[in-house]
Amino acid sequence: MLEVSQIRKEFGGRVVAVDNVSFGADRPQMIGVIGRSGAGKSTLLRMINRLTPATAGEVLVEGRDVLRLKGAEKRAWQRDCAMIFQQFNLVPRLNVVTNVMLGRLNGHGALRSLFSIFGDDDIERALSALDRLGIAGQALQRAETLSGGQQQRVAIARALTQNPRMVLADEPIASLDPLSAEVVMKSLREIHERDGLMVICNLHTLDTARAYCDRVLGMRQGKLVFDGLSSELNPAVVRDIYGADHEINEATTSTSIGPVPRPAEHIGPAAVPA
Ligand SMILES: Nc1ncnc2c1ncn2[C@@H]1O[C@H](COP(=O)(O)OP(=O)(O)OP(=O)(O)O)[C@@H](O)[C@H]1O
Repeated sequence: MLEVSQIRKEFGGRVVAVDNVSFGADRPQMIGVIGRSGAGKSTLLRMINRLTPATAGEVLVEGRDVLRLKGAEKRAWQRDCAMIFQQFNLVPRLNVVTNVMLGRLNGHGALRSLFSIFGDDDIERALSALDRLGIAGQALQRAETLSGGQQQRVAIARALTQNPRMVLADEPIASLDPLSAEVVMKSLREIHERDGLMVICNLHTLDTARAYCDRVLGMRQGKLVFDGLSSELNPAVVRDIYGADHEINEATTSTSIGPVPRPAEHIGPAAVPA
C-alpha cells in the first residue's frame, strides 16, 4: 500500500536532510521513526505529505506516485494523509468543534470553504470524533484554553474528520507531560487498530517506540540505518541509530510512559520492503 523509494531532500544543495531513504509496507502498520535531532525524521514525513518538496525519489501509494500529484489531486492526497504536529496547529481563538471541522475544509469546494459553511454532517462528524477522543465536553471552549494534551487530542480529532487513509504524526508528544503523552499515544494506537489506518509517528523516545509501535525505522544523518520490529531494538542497534560511541543511557531517550497491552494479532512481522 505504501512504497517509499530513494526519497531524498537537499536544502540549498548542501544539507542532505534525507539521503535516499526507501521502505515499504504492504498493510497498515504502526511505524515509529526514531533518531537524533536533525536526523531527518520531520523532513521525511513532510515530504510524504507534500508539505516539503522532495529533491528526488518516489512515494507510491496503491501504485501511484503521490510526489507527482498537482492541484486538486495533491490536495486530495493531503486530505488522505492527515498530519499531526508537535505544536498542535490549532486556531487558538476558535472553539474546539470549529477547529475539528476545519479538517473537513479540504473536502469541500473552494467557495464553501471560503465562507466556512459547515453542514450538519460536518458538525456530527466533528462531535463524534471529539467524543471518541474523550473531549466532547470541551467542544465549545476556545482551543487556547485547553491543556497541551487536550489540544493534541483535538488535533487528532481534526485529522480523523478528514477521513484519512494514513496518519503522519511529527513528534506528537514532544511538548507533553508523560501522562498526556500516554493518552495521545494510546489514541494513535487505537486509530491504527480500530480503523486499520497506517500510522507513522516520529518519536524522540525509545520506550515510546517500543511500547506503541510494531515496526521502527531508525534514522541517522538522513539515512535509514534500521528497519525492523520494535523488539529488535537491542543496545547495539540503539547505539548505531543514535551514533553514540559509548554505552547509551536509555534514560536520556525515555519518558516515564509504561508499556500498553496490545492484541497479539497486531504484533506481526514488519513488511519487507520491495
Ligand atoms: N527548511 C530548512 N532549511 C535548511 N535546512 C533544513 C530545513 N529543515 C530542516 N533542515 C535541516 O535538515 C536536517 C534534518 O532536519 P529534520 O527537522 O528533518 O530532523 P529531525 O530528525 O526531525 O530533527 P528534530 O527531532 O530536531 O525535529 C537538519 O540538519 C536540519 O537543520
